[in-house]
Parts: sequence; C-alpha cells; structure tokens
Amino acid sequence: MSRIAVAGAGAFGTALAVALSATREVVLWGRDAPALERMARERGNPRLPNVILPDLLTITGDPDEAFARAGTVLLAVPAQALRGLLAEQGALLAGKPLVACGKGIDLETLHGPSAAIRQAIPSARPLVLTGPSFAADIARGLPTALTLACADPAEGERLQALLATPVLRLYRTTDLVGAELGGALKNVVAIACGACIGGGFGESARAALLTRGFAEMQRLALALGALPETLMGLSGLGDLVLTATSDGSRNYRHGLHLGRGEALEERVTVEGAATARAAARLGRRLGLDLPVTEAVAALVEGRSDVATVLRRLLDRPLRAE
Ligand SMILES: NC(=O)c1ccc[n+]([C@@H]2O[C@H](COP(=O)([O-])OP(=O)(O)OC[C@H]3O[C@@H](n4cnc5c(N)ncnc54)[C@H](O)[C@@H]3O)[C@@H](O)[C@H]2O)c1
Ligand SMILES: O=P(O)(O)OC[C@H](O)CO
Repeated sequence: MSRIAVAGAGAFGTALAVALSATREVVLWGRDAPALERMARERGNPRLPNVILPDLLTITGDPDEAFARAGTVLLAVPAQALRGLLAEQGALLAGKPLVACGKGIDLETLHGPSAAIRQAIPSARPLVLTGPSFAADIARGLPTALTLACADPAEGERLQALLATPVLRLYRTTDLVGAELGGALKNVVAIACGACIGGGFGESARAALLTRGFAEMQRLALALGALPETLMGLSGLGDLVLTATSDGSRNYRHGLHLGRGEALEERVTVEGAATARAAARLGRRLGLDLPVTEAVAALVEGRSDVATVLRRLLDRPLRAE
C-alpha cells in the first residue's frame, strides 16, 4: 500500500500533504469537521495563506477513510496532543510505520514521539521526520532538506524514497532519539533568542545564547542516548539556525513578545513552551546543568522576567568553554 495518510490538518500536516500529493496518493485527516469541510470546499487552509490544495488531495474527518488503507501515516499534531491521538486511533494505526513530524517532549511522560508511539502502539514502527522547514516554504514547493530517522535501515531507505520529492530532500539516520531531541530542544533556544532580541539585548547576545543553548541541547541529548553527529546535522544545528533567527518561527516570536512585554499570540502552537518545562525536569532528573533551558522554563511559567533571567545567566561563575 503506497497510500500516505497525514494526521493533523494544521499548517504542517497540510503543507506535507500538499507537497506529497504531487506524486503520491495522499489523504489528509483532521479532527475539526467544519474546518475540514471548509478546506475541502475552498481548497485552502487559513494557516497557509495563498496555498491552493491540489484536487488530488483527499481531505477527511473520517479516521477509517484516512488510515485503514494507508501504508504509511505521518503524525503532524503538536507534541502535547500526540499521546491522545495515538490512544484514540491506536486500532487503525497498529502495525504501520508511523512518522512523527511534531517537535516536542511530552510534559507528563517526558517522552519524545518515538517512545510515545512505542508505548501506545507496540506493533507500530516509529520514524521521525524533522529539520529546518517552515510549513509555508514546504507548501510553496521551496527547496527543503530534512532528516528522516528510522531504527531499521532498510525501512528507513524505503520511507526515504517514498517521502522525498524533487524539492524535499531527505537524509537518513538510525538515531531516532537524536533527531527528535534536536527538533524539540531547538524550540526552547529559539524562545530564548527571541526574548533576547525582544528585550533589546542585541544580536551579539543572541549569538551567545544560540551557541550556549546548542551546547545544552547536545548535553541533554547525549545524556539521553543521542549521537553527537545527529545534533550537528539538519535536525539539530540546522533547525536551530532557522528557528532562532527568523520571525517566521512561532517560538522565536513568542520569545520576542516575552522580551518586549507584549501580549502573546493566541491560539498559536508554541512547542518550546511546554518542552522547556519538560527539558528542565529531565535535566534536573539527570543532574545536568541547563541554565538557558531553566531560564526559558522560568519565563514561560511566569516565575521570572527577561531582564532577571539574563542577569542570572551573566552572573554565573566564569568557566572554560
Ligand atoms: N508549522 C511549521 O512550520 C512546522 C514545521 C515543522 C514542524 N512543525 C511541527 O508540526 C507540529 C504541528 O504544528 P503545526 O504548525 O501544524 O500546528 P498548527 O497549530 O498549525 O496545527 C495543529 C493541528 O493539530 C490538530 N490537533 C491537535 N490535537 C489533535 C488531536 N488530538 N487529534 C487530531 N488533530 C489534533 C489541530 O486541530 C490543528 O489542526 C508541531 O509539533 C510543530 O513543531 C511545524
Ligand atoms: O514556527 P515554529 O517555531 O514552530 O518552527 C517551525 C519549524 O519547526 C521550523 O523548522
């Protein structure tokens, strides 16, 4: 079965469905029936302005129609919603390759998406698709390169061929933990970088935060079993560079608003907020020093403000790099 189902009809799920439906049979499934009817009628998604949904793309709210005949399912829901989705649709998703496209750590279990899949649906085979990519760029057919992680090299190669397009270039790895942690943790550092610019501390300070934040990403990911080279690739450094320097990123913009003391955007997915709290808990559990992560956790929990957390970072004892 070469049919691909995409679960989650937000910006990213829709963008992936648009990109893949040029050459594959794709069905896009979501949970919000009125929004899906509107998308099917108007051939558009308000989260992706000016993108026309191809006629060949099937849009449905019926899980049976979406998943029963699908050979591969892409899971494009926010990290805090993944466990719920897996619990609801477990019977239809059993035994299939499930490609996690979300970027975050579950706040309750402290699991990344591959462990969440393994725990909820033991017969499913988890993969991770991650890397620097704005949904709008993918949907418009702009060139993009991502990491596809799969524990089984043969299955990874098969899925790489299935999901790559002439403009969506996929690199393979077997390091699921490294790929998913790079994608999750860069959102935390992006909030820090946005807050730095929003607070008026300048681009030199942002470069320092990006670099020291990356050191933390590596520290935590390696402690959890990731390979160093994965963090140096698209899913880690690559995505960090995009997300921590562009106000196209919702995480970076969240930081900008925090730094400026402005109202936060409503009904916008900001994965780094919950993931900062989850990563801080993991770091404390493992006895790791994660000062940037702790600073972002304090900001998003409202325990501190940008000037105070920056002062605290600067006042840390001097040390070797
Ligand atoms: N937007 C991007 O540029 C982009 C790029 C790469 C990765 N991602 C990742 O993709 C994930 C989704 O982000 P997005 O941009 O699509 O967010 P979004 O806010 O645009 O959409 C999220 C969608 O998930 C749906 N959803 C939530 N809980 C659900 C559930 N239990 N069952 C079914 N659907 C559910 C919502 O209805 C919504 O349609 C995030 O983890 C994000 O980090 C996004
Ligand atoms: O808008 P953001 O901050 O969720 O970032 C989107 C993608 O993850 C960038 O690779």
